[in-house]
Amino acid sequence: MPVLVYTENAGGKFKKSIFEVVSYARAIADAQNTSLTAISIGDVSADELATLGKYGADKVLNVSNAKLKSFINQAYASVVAEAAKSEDADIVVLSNSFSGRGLAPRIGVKLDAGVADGAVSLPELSGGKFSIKKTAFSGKAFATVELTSAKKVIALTPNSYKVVDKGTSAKVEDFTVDVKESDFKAMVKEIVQSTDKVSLPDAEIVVSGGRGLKGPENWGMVEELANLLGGATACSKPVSDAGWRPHSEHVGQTGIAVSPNLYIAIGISGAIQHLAGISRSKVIVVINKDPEAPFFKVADYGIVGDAFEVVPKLIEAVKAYKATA
Ligand SMILES: Cc1cc2nc3c(=O)[nH]c(=O)nc-3n(C[C@H](O)[C@H](O)[C@H](O)COP(=O)(O)OP(=O)(O)OC[C@H]3O[C@@H](n4cnc5c(N)ncnc54)[C@H](O)[C@@H]3O)c2cc1C
Repeated sequence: MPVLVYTENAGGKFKKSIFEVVSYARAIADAQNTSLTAISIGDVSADELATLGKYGADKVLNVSNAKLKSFINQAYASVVAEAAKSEDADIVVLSNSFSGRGLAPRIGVKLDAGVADGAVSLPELSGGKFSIKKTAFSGKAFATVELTSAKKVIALTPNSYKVVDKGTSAKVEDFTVDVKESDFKAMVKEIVQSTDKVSLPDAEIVVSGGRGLKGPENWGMVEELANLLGGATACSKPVSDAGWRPHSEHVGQTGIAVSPNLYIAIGISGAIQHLAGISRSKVIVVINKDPEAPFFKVADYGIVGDAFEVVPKLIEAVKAYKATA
C-alpha cells in the first residue's frame, strides 16, 4: 500500500515546501517498506511533474481538469481521497500550507482517517503505535498524537523537514476523476493579485517590524532590507491594527504563522501572541533597544540598539557583502 503525497503548485511550479513534503513522505514510505505516489492537480508541465521523482516519488498522478483550474477545498479533497482509494494508500501526506490546512480535515472525513495537522517530525512507530509530534495551541506548544485509525492524514509544517535530492525519477500518469457538481458549493470567479512581492507564508526570510518603528513612514528601511535579502515584510498586530501596514502582514496567534529560515524582528517586544506565529523560524534575529525585551529569550542573535541606527548599518553591510559575493 503506497503512501500518497498531494503536491500543490503555484502557477504551475512546485515550491520548496513541496519538495520537503515529498522528501518527508518518501521517508515514511521507506519506513513502511512501500512506494510513494504523488498527486498533482492543475496545469503543471511534464518536466515540472518529473522533478517530484528527484525527491523520491515513484509515480506521479497528473489531474488536469478545466473544472479544477482554481483551488476549491471540497473538490480537491474529493480528488485526493479518490486517488488514495484507487492507489489503496493508507497514508496521505500534504503540506500544512494555507490550502493544506483546509484540505487535511476534509480528506480525513472522506477516508475516515485520523488527521495530524501541523506535523513537525516523522512518525514514531513502536509497539504497533503510530505517534507523531505536531504543533498545538496556535504554535505555542507541541503535542504528540497517536493516530489509531487504519487510514492516516499528515499535514507537514513547512520548514520542518529537509529536502532530500535522491536523484531518482518518477513515471507520470494521467489520473481522471469524475468531479461531482456537489463539490462546487463555492466557486472562485476572479483572483486579483494584490502584490508581486514574496508571499509571507512561503517566505524563507522575513523582516518584521513592530511598534518600536514609531510610524508607517519608517517602513522604508524594513522594505529595503527585505528586498535586499529576497524576503517578505511582516509586522506585529498593533502595527496592522493602527493601519501602518496591511493586515495580511500581521504575524502571530491571530495572524499568519510563518516558518522561515531567518526571521528578523525589529522593534517588536516579543509578546507570547506574536511568538506563537514565529516559533517555527530556524534562526531568529532580534533588534531592540531594551535589553530586557522578552524577544531576546528566544533569539539566536540579538542586537541591543536603536533600530534607526542598527538597520541602516545592516543594510549597508548586506550591500557591501553582495557587492563582493
Ligand atoms: C488575544 C490577543 C491576541 C493577540 N494576537 C497577536 C498577534 O497575533 N500578533 C501580535 O504581534 N500581537 C498580538 N497580540 C498583541 C500582543 O499581546 C502585543 O501587544 C503585541 O505583539 C506588541 O506589539 P509590538 O511588540 O509591536 O509593540 P510593543 O509591545 O509596544 O513593543 C515595541 C518594542 O519596540 C522596542 N523599541 C521601541 N523603540 C525602539 C527603537 N527605536 N529601536 C529598537 N527597538 C525599539 C521596545 O523596547 C519594545 O520592546 C495579541 C493580544 C491579544 C490579547
